[in-house]
Amino acid sequence: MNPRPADIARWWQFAPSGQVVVDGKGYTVLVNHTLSDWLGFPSEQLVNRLASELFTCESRMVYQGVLAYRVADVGSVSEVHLSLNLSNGDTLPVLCSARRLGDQKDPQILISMQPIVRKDQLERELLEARQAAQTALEEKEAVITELESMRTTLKSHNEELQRLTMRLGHEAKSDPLTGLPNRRHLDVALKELLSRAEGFLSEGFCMALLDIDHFKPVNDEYGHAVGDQVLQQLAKLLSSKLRGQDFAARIGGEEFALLMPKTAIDEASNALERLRQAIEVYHWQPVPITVSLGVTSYLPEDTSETLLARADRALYTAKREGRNRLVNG
Ligand SMILES: Nc1nc2c(ncn2[C@@H]2O[C@H](COP(=O)(O)OP(=O)(O)OP(=O)(O)O)[C@@H](O)[C@H]2O)c(=O)[nH]1
Repeated sequence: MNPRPADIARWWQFAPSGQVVVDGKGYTVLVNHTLSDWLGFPSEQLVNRLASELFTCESRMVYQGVLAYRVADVGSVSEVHLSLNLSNGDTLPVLCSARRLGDQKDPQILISMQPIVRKDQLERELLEARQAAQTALEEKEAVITELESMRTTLKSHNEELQRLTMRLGHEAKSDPLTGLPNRRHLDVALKELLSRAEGFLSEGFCMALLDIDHFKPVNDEYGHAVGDQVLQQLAKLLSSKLRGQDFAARIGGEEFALLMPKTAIDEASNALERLRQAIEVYHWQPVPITVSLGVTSYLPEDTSETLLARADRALYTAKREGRNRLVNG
């Protein structure tokens, strides 16, 4: 059954899109109910009016320049974005498609429009989501930068801590005046040598004690600072004259201990005698000094105490016999 024209006209009135027919001079001829409902004006008030006036000022330029122009030129146009002026002062964005009706002499235009509130809203939401993502990204970058700087600070604190630990370790083991190993360090080195001598390796070694002769008068006559310089200079001489494997420590005021690993007593005695002579002929300022030495070699069953006691007795003998000499004990 063919629909009756009256039905078609009614359906057109309530079509799910706003519809308006415009004549060749741009005046409205028909406005459907859907559109008049959106606009908030009765249909009668909307006919015989310039169609462009249905739209906002900004949209009128687009209406003339794009929609009307394209329809006149090519007969149709799709998806032109315009905004309607509503009776309550609001605006309603619409997407318009238009087509020329009738012939060239008496052209009419059918404009069909769909509200795009939802699209605008989605675009707004998309924009907000983009801004939120951008902010989150910036915050994340700020956190990463902050973490980076904390990591750098932590690294430099760690390095400082390592330096301090090393310094403390070194200070705990060395004599502050001469920089030589101190008594505590000597004890550790001596224990190590004893365990090697007692163990599978059976490595013999020698130990000597060295003491400056008549050091008290040096201090008394030239002052403590000069005495200190003599001690420092003697420490340098010991370090430069001894072999790389030997170990020199300052264990008391003007007393030094020497460890000579893997060394027999004759070899040690020769090296220590050369050292004594080097000290004797050194150009000391402001006063010459000499040293006395007592040396001993490791014997099975020796402990740190027995070794030290033997070397000390030999040193005492060297002092008693006139100083500036080496005695084997
Ligand atoms: N300048 C200085 N003097 C020190 C230091 N430690 C100890 N002395 C001095 O070393 C001197 C040791 O004197 P004594 O023990 O009497 O021995 P000596 O005069 O060397 O005599 P002999 O050892 O018997 O040859 C004392 O005057 C101490 O004050 C120090 O670190 N610096």
